[in-house]
Amino acid sequence: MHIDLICVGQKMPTWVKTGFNEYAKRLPHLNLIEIPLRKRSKNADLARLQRQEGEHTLAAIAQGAYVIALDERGQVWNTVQLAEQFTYWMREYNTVALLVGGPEGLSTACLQRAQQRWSLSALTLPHQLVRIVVAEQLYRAWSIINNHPYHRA
Ligand SMILES: C[S@@+](CC[C@H](N)C(=O)[O-])C[C@H]1O[C@@H](n2cnc3c(N)ncnc32)[C@H](O)[C@@H]1O
Repeated sequence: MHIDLICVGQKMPTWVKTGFNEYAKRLPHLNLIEIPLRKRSKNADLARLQRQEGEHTLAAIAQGAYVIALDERGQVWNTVQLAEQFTYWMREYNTVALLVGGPEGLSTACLQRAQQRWSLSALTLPHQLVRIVVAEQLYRAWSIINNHPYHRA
C-alpha cells in the first residue's frame, strides 16, 4: 500500500524536514506531497486561499485512493487502534491519501471528500508539526503490525 501524505505548506524549516525524514525513511511507501501555501498578506481573503489550497489538495489525490482528513474534530485512535486501521487500509486499498490543511484548516470540499477524519488529539497543532506526528505514528503502527521492537506497550 502506498501512503500519500498531502500537506498544505512548502519550504519547511530544517527542524520539520529533519523530524519528518527521521520517520519517513523507516516507513516503506510513504510519499510526501506538498501543496504550496499562498502568502497571507494583511488584507488577504483567507477563505478564498483556503478554498484554492483545498482544490490543489484534491487534485493531488490519486484515483481510487482512500482519503483520510487530519482534523482535530475527527476520530481519536490509540496506537493499537491505529494499527488496526492501518491493517484494514492495507487489506482494502492500494493507496491511502492523508490530508493536512494549512493555517485555516482543510477546506469544506476536502473534509467532504474524506472517508474518515483522524484526530491526533483535541489540541490544535501547527500544520508543520502534524506531518512529523503522523509519520511517527504511522511508523509505530507499522512496527506493531510487523512485530518490530520500536513500540513497547
Ligand atoms: C493549524 S491547523 C488548522 C486549524 C484550523 N483552525 C482548524 O480548525 O482546522 C492545520 C492543520 O493541521 C491538522 N491538525 C492540527 N491539529 C490537529 C489535530 N489535533 N488532529 C489532527 N489534525 C490536526 C489539520 O489537518 C489542520 O487542517
